[in-house]
Amino acid sequence: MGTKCKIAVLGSPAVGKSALVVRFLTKRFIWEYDPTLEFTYPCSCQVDDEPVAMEILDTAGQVESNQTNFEGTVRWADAFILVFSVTDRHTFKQISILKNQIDEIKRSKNVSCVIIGNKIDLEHQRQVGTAEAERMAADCATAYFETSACDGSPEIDEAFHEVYREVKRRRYLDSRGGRRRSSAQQVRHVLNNFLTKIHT
Ligand SMILES: Nc1nc2c(ncn2[C@@H]2O[C@H](COP(=O)(O)OP(=O)(O)OP(=O)(O)O)[C@@H](O)[C@H]2O)c(=O)[nH]1
Repeated sequence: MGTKCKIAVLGSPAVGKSALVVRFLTKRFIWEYDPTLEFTYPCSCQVDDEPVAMEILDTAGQVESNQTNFEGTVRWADAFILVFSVTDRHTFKQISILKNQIDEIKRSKNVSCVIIGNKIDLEHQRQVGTAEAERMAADCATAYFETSACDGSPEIDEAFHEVYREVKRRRYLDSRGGRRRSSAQQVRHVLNNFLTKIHT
């Protein structure tokens, strides 16, 4: 069965979200999709020899324009893959806006997230350089991957695996935070008992 992890793939229309999800799931490239469709795919995979049960939500491109739907998607997901096309600067600019919206809805700056610059096979149409994208990803404190869903670069698997590792790291830190809180509560409890005994 494996550890569960819900991943939402977000980004502007036509950046290749569906193509990346399909490539990750089937290792194949399919040229055309219905842009209005939104699917959740179950997927069992191994990340660092650990079985993981992923649920991957491939959002329709206009999801951000439907605020209720968008908020529901963000609340649902444990992690996010934010996709832009290196051939379209406008889609790149949307990424930091999207990241801020996610942080606001999750009320956290520690959201598990990776960024993908897709369509690197169209090098002659490139509008966003690697260094510039890496700087933006560093500002968002996320890993950055460049991919071609068309050519099937190994970075596609790596991006899905890395976002799961992020989830795992955050869950570990949260559980340690939880334990710290409970041991602080224990100390308070012992102290209260002690003080009660002194005063009686
Ligand atoms: N050359 C090239 N074309 C790609 C790549 N990825 C996707 N495409 C093409 O780009 C177009 C959009 O791809 P989709 O996967 O439908 O993009 P999307 O982001 O899911 O689009 P929406 O569902 O509208 O949000 C399709 O014609 C794909 O064949 C890529 O890596 N390289």
